Amino acid sequence: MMMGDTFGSSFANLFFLCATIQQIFPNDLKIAINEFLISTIQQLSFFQRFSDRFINFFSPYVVITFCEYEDYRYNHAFAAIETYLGAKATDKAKHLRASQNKDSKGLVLKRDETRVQDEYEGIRVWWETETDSIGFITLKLTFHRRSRDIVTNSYIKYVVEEGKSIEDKNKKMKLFTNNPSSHWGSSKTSLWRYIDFEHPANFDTLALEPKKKEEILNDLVAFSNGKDYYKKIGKAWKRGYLLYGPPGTGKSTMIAAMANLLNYSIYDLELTAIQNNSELRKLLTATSNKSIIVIEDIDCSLVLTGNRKKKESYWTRLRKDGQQGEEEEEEDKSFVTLSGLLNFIDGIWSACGQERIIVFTTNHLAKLDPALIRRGRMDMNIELSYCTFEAFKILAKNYLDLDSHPLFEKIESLIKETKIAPADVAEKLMKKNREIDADESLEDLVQALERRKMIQRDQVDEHKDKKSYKQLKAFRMLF
Ligand SMILES: Nc1ncnc2c1ncn2[C@@H]1O[C@H](COP(=O)(O)OP(=O)(O)OP(=O)(O)O)[C@@H](O)[C@H]1O
Ligand SMILES: [Mg+2]
Repeated sequence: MMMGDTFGSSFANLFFLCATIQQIFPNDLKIAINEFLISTIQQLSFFQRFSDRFINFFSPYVVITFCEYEDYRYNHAFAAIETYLGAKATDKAKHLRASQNKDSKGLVLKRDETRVQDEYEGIRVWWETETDSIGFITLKLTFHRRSRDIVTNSYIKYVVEEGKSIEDKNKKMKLFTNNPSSHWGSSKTSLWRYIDFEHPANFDTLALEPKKKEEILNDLVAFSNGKDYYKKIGKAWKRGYLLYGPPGTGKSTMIAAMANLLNYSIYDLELTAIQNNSELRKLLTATSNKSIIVIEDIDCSLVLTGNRKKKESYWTRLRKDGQQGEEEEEEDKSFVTLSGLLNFIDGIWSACGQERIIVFTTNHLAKLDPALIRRGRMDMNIELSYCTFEAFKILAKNYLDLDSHPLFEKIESLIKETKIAPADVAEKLMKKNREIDADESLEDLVQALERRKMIQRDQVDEHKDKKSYKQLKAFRMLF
């Protein structure tokens, strides 16, 4: 490489000399000198080619180049390698460049140096950045020829994958929702529209039995690290979760926590805005990897369940908050069928994209067709139920910063006997004005629990009365 540089500069000097000669010498002399110089250039270029081959033949080093553009197309491996090298060098580099583009979460630091040395499985490699006269960048990887197998078989793959995973971590998450299919025709409207997803929910603040929480967390982490495993067992890299339970028990909050944990974008699929199964497939093929596809209130969305009344989803409300003034067209019927949805999950689903999670939520598990929730489709059925004392303690810590309090004992016994959703508990614990202290919030909660306990006891009594009246009637009819 050094030889190349030296000859490059001597050529430039010779050409410069030719140009100067053109201006200062008489014609005959000009021709003679030029001929001499041209033959020198030819000899030098022959010598350079020969010497390059000679050096390459004897040099123990191999060079692989990665161009920014290959056949006029952007080379995505190049971007991943750049990111990897950037991250690699920023630890030690003294000169860094900081930038932020619209898709990255925060500032991205990149090295401002052209050479980086790297080590991998005991071998050493060198990366060099070269920029040509029109600004295209080439990355050159140099290594000893005895490391050829490691570099070509695993090092390059490792660098590209590491780079991509760093890119994914830096990427802003997005919340997508499907545009009504009647709008798809116009060139400006794409199938999905999105806003940046910035939800603070996480598994630490989620009020849930610690054991259950750990089980879900482990499952998600194993899934996201399971690329090789899924490949080995010959299964598409996807996972289905069914979240069921009464309103306000944290189903939507859990989806947000999942997205934040894995850094996945969310696709909130509104089945009522599409006409048929083929539109469903189109939507699926337009989703990206590393995403969570959510169908909320699945029992209200499918034609087979009979109830097609649209319930505005949590995500629609969230998106509306972030995108005011956007027109929303609601269609009150859907012709997506159960078999279409099953194909969406199993058929074409398996063949397009990977690392995807599908989540269904429902308030009424019993209303769902068993085919939809059988094992293999929905890999995990998660019940989110009324608030337990364990869950309350997490909420008390989140909202009031309390680990214990004299009222905790009373709350524990009341919570055992009462059905209250975590959303209602959270509402009581939330300080509406800064003056209200923790004691007042907890008192408020105790009163709410006592009221609820009484109402629920009355409802049980009424139910029992009705039951015994029916039994009495049946008894009278018999005799
Ligand atoms: N398990 C929980 N942990 C922490 N906060 C919760 C939990 N459940 C509910 N909340 C609080 O209550 C609010 C409403 O909860 P969320 O929207 O997740 O309920 P949901 O189960 O999706 O209800 P729905 O069935 O009506 O859609 C959340 O914004 C959150 O603040
Ligand atoms: Mg919800």
